[in-house]
Amino acid sequence: MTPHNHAKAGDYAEAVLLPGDPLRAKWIAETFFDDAKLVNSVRNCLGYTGTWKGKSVSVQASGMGQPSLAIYVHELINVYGVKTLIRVGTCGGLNAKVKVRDLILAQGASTDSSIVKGRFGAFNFAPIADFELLRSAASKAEEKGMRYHAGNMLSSDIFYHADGMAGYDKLPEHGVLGVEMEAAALYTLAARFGVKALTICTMTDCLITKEEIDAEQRQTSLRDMVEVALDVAVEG
Ligand SMILES: O=P(O)(O)O[C@H]1O[C@H](CO)[C@@H](O)[C@H]1O
Ligand SMILES: O=c1cc[nH]c(=O)[nH]1
Repeated sequence: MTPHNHAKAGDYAEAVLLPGDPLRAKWIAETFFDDAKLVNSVRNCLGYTGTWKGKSVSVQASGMGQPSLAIYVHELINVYGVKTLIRVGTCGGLNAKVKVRDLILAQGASTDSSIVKGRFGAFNFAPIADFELLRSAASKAEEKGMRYHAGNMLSSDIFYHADGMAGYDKLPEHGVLGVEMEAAALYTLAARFGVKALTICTMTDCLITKEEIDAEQRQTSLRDMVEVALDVAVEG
């Protein structure tokens, strides 16, 4: 047990899905898992373990932002022995070719966060996804006929940028596809502790075209994304 998690040893499966939102964690457990069991409710940052297609799998909310995610992920790896972490998030779009409802598979994660920058001194570390998880997610999205893009994500510490699009500086011009708030810290911790990680996001609002997802589309899209993530989690 930790200050943030009252699950016992063995309560988590080796593979864990990581939504930012605790209510998305509850929805995933109640909608997709067989035999879902609540394993953590400290701060209402809910965690569940159950089965998907007969195999054990967990979901744990990460909260919003890299500091919050880093706490849960550090503990999942080092206290609970988790080996595969798949973030299932929402993101903003930074490229007009990415349409709302499209998946972004974050092959890499650029960041403005000192959590990553602060650790590497003169070097710009490049946080990247596990290749096997990335390849598997791409082929499963393809099999389901889903639109997806694999590429660079921005993990920002800032949701409300005082400088508007100028706050994103040159990133969209360099192919960055979307913006969310957690992937870079997830990938950096996974690299440090030798485990596998991937971030899959549904694009919900495009900062370039101003297109936004509606409530019904949001639910369907999240459902498709979670099915891909669960298949990757249990099948690799
Ligand atoms: O939908 P989630 O997974 O929370 O992800 C995105 O939504 C939150 C901001 O609204 C941030 O956590 C961002 O990364
Ligand atoms: O972090 C996020 C998530 C969704 N939409 C955004 O613009 N940013």
